[in-house]
Amino acid sequence: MVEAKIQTDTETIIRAQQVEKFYSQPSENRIQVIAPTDLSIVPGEIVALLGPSGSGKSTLLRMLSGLSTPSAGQVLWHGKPIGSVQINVSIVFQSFALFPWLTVLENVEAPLKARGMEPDERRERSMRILDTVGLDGFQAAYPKELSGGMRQRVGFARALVVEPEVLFMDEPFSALDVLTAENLRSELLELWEKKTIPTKSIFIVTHNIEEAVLLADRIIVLGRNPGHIRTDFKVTLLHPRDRKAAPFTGIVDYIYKVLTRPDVIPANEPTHQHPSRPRDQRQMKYETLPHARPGGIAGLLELLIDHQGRADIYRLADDLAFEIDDLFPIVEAAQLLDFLHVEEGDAAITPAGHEYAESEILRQKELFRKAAVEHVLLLRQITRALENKSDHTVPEEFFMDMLDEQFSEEETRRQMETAINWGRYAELFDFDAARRRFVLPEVEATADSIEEVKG
Ligand SMILES: Nc1ncnc2c1ncn2[C@@H]1O[C@H](COP(=O)(O)OP(=O)(O)OP(=O)(O)O)[C@@H](O)[C@H]1O
Repeated sequence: MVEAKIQTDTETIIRAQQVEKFYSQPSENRIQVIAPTDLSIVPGEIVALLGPSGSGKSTLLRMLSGLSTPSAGQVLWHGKPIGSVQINVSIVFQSFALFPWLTVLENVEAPLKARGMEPDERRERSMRILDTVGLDGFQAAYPKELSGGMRQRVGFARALVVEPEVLFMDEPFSALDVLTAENLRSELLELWEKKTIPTKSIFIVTHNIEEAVLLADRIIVLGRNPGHIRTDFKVTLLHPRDRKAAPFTGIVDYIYKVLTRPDVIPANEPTHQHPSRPRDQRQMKYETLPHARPGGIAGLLELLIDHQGRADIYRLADDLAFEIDDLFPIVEAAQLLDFLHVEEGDAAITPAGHEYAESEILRQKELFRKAAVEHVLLLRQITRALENKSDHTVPEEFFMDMLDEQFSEEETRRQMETAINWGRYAELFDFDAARRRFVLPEVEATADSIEEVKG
């Protein structure tokens, strides 16, 4: 009889059970950054964690690696609570985080020294790992004498020298130029594939979709407010992976679709899916306003019209020499306003988007106004409040307090800035920055004329 392969706790290295993270706010509100989340790290996998900025990728990495304690739930290391046992992990950071006053060799030796290893042994092990990561001959150099790529090699050597069971990496290649990143990525993959390093699992946080698809055996995409797993799927393509091959671009497109459709789990997954766990805390009230300017939205729509109304977002970013992270907010904003739809990783303009892009400025403002009030709760609320107040002004704080319940302080401020930007453009309201109040445009005009009469 063939036994079903059941994943037990002895196989799982790290298991997060219903972990959550809250941060306190000065206003005494608690902001939930991670919703209750289950996640396991098993041997033999490179796991990539993707998600929009602020979705909690680093927060989750920190909890899984024992750097930070969950506010609720627990993380188990081989079945035992992570605080109660010695764990063997290391972390590579985007910023390299080297000690500038130590030589390359001393930097690499540091974690072994901290673990109490004898000088001879730690020196020998460090020299070996320096050789493995291509730093042979650089042991006496100081970090400042090295290029970014070489510094990150030291970061890798220092992480690998302890022979971690799980290697965590938080955006390890994003501070490097494209070619250096590409080289380091392939070298790391080679070490992993050939089992030159005894590491059993790699967990990498990245915002680079291609990087995730190039490296990972499993990709997890987080959504935000609060951070939760939207999709978690396996990538079974053989290495080396061809970026241009259809299965590769299919996965890239799928991830795009997930990232650009914050409220929907799209069909046509590239492989088996574990659907996201439902958000079991308070239902989201406000949509997250993507931080895009109306001019940017119009520009994107015009470009789409030039592409017969439809274009692959990924290629569009490439053609425009845009970082995809910069294009996303514009795509999301146009989507929120129902000016475009995302289908199969393609952005397709809607009739409303078409009309908006092709109209003259006043008509554009009118269409934007209509779409904003219809699709954006915050703008609808501000407008209604202004219409209903006898003096037609409302303090910003009134809305800040409501947003505060849902977003961090910084995000609340950014949400407000974007709402002001959109509302002003659409001539829904004006904003008196000195008094921090929303004002109906005609009221301001009236106030001005009163001033004129007085003057
Ligand atoms: N110490 C803290 N106090 C309060 N809020 C925090 C703290 N650390 C993180 N946050 C908030 O938690 C949210 C998630 O942050 P985190 O850095 O984990 O996201 P991320 O997905 O890694 O973002 P990025 O891709 O921009 O690095 C953000 O809104 C951030 O402002």
